[in-house]
Amino acid sequence: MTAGAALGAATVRARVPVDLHRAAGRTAELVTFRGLPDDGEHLACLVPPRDTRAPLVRLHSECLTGDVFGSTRCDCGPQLDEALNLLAVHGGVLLYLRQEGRGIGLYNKLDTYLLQDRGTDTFEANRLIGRGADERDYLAAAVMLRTLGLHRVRLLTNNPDKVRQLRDHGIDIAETLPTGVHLTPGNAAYLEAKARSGHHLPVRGPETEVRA
Ligand SMILES: Nc1nc2c(ncn2[C@@H]2O[C@H](COP(=O)(O)OP(=O)(O)OP(=O)(O)O)[C@@H](O)[C@H]2O)c(=O)[nH]1
Ligand SMILES: [Zn+2]
Repeated sequence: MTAGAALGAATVRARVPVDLHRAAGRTAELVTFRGLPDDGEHLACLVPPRDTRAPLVRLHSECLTGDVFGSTRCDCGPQLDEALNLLAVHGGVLLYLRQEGRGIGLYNKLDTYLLQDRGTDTFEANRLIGRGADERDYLAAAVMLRTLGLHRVRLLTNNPDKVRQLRDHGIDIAETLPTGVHLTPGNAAYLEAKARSGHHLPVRGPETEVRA
């Protein structure tokens, strides 16, 4: 059995050109899929130029509070901007994964904020409401990449679990590029908890260097 068969198959449902203000006004292709393993409405955002060798790829997990409302409790909003800015320069793909709250959903995440305000860290707060510390899996992401014909990528992340899981699903990670550290007074505890949980948090940033 090939890795592709083991992963299951999906197909491209539509490719929709959209001008993205947050990617320096570049026209990106938003790609929707049929047959993803978890039936989620995950989205691929393809920004030109197309690198056929090992494109820059960012797996971004949905964070409504950070991505849309600009909450400074986490670093998701600045990370999304950082990724889109890099893609505007170098081209590549952002997968917008509907994994709100590391997979526990928006309402549950907001409940954990109340626990965090009393001193519990972000991962422990998930456990206190009976959920996993991080419930995300990246099978759908791997299937999306393969469906787009992307088998070898340069991955923008500080999260070793993303690298490990994509490799396990047959994606060749040619290089891992760190995301910047987007420290604010409001997210210091959040970043410290990520570092304790195994994220590689580089001391450089906020801009990441990407070789052409
Ligand atoms: N449960 C929970 N989820 C959170 C919290 N803050 C942000 N998130 C979610 O965390 C996810 C982003 O994950 P992070 O751990 O910040 O970063 P990452 O994507 O694993 O790692 P990088 O690739 O290095 O950015 C998004 O789905 C957010 O909704 C929180 O306090 N509790
Ligand atoms: Zn966030």
